[in-house]
Amino acid sequence: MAPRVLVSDKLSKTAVQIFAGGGVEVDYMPDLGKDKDKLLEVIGQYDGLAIRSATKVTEKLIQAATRLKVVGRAGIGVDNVDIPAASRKGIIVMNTPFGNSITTAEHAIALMFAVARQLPAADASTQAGKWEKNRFMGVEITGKTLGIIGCGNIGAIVAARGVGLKMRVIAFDPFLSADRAAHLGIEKVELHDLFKRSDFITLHTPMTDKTKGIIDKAAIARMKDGVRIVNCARGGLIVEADLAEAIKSGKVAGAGVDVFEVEPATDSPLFGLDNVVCTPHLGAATSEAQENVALQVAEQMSDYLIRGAVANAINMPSITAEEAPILTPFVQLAECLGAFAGQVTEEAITSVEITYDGSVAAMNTRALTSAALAGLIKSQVSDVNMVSAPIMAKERGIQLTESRRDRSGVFDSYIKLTVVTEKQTRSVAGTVFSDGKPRFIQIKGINLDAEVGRHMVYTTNNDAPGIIGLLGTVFGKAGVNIANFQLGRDRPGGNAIALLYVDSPVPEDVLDAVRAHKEIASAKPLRFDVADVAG
Ligand SMILES: NC(=O)C1=CN([C@@H]2O[C@H](COP(=O)(O)OP(=O)(O)OC[C@H]3O[C@@H](n4cnc5c(N)ncnc54)[C@H](O)[C@@H]3O)[C@@H](O)[C@H]2O)C=CC1
Ligand SMILES: O=C(O)CCC(=O)C(=O)O
Repeated sequence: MAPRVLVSDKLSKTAVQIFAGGGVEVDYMPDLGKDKDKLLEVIGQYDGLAIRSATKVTEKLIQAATRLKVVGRAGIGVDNVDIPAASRKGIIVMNTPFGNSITTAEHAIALMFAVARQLPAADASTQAGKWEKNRFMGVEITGKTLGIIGCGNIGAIVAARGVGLKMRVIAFDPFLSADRAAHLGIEKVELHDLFKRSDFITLHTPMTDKTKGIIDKAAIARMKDGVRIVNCARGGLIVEADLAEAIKSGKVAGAGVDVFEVEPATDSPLFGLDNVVCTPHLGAATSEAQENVALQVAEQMSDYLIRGAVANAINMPSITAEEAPILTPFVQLAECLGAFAGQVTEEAITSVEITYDGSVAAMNTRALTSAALAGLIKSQVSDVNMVSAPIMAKERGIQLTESRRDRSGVFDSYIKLTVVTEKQTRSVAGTVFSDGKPRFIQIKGINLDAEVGRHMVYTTNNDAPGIIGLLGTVFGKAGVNIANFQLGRDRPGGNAIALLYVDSPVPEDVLDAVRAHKEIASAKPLRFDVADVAG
């Protein structure tokens, strides 16, 4: 069955063509995002949801989205999506991080000019026939200091434009390296220095707990008199009432505001003030940017729904379309290793160590680790996948260590998972054979070579005669067919294990008959619901 995607905001029709051309069924309902109740009613029918900023992907919507696998934001900011709730439900959230960056940077520069020369007011006055040449005295931009708060994709484009306009560009961004600043031809500064020195300040950070209200009364007090401020990032970065006061007092000479604390903004303390230029969140509104983001989001979502490739996900490591087929057998192996450890572990897990050995060490191990954690947690919570597993492991206080060794031994690649509880440490290792199927190759340090089947039984016992006979007889009597039987031991007469792949689930009373034997320490039924396992 073809996956179904709902487009619930206004997106270029290019997106619809790409979905349809890629084998995805698509419903284009650009106004549905504004109708919360109707959206709640229909969301259960879709595997994907493509949005811009009008659709609010709340926890309530996510709970109703029983089939949803991916939310694609045609744009950058994902503050309209409850990412923790989506992650917990195993839903990937993707954005298109570059498609509208140039357009948004250009809008910031446009607002800077509009404020420097009071263009909208001058236009209105001229068209009203007033010819007020003396009223609209502007300022030059050349030689002025432009302070950029947040120098990521958009901030860096603004920086380059600022340098091109012969401005002195300074930037505050804790993640901006000195090398990158030098490469951009700008100066990296601290925030207080930026406030003190800038003639123009432009904001380009995401909205986070740290950036919310970064421009408030106290910040404005530290700025140069007559500073001009531009915000094309997110409304809540500026406390609008504080900015309005500072404009009225003349401390701030003007502001260009594209984004508001509450959107759509039908009222704001900034409205009607002299030299405040407002636009209705138009930063990304060019035909070029909208084509880019629509095309990109539709390609990314189709790639994920059809081929399992993950690009630009906020809550999941990327997997390219090329690496997906190579990675898939190892994803399944990692999930089987996790599932084995999860099913034989009865106490709370305190830590997990995953070692990648050989050529698998060069693969996308973040994705493999997520798969191993998903397998591990699935024995306790059925509704978990590679997206939700890392967050669930963290919530359970499980410490995670990942190591890679590019030398391999007997096997070209293998993965070893070690699970530590308060009582014991348990390890299981596996590889992928040339048939693409996962194999267990070591359990508790004991070597074996066991095909993974949907239904299995794992026993631990003393290495003594008669165990094969016991298992064969008890299972035979119960009508349980053994498809594969693997044994291993640490030394003759020492600790031994058996791993049996059986054609049907083994009833508890049959396992009790096995457990009753004096040489058997434990007998566990196992189930592996992974695509490529036998059975
Ligand atoms: N007005 C509009 O229509 C549009 C608005 N945007 C908004 O622009 C913002 C920036 O987008 P991009 O440049 O693509 O993001 P980005 O992730 O490439 O850059 C953001 C930068 O902010 C920095 N940053 C984070 N916390 C900071 C802090 N406390 N202080 C200073 N810097 C901090 C980061 O290190 C990063 O370099 C986003 O919030 C996005 O939602 C994006 C597109 C269109
Ligand atoms: O889709 C839009 O018009 C808004 C774009 C935006 O704010 C973003 O990409 O973060």
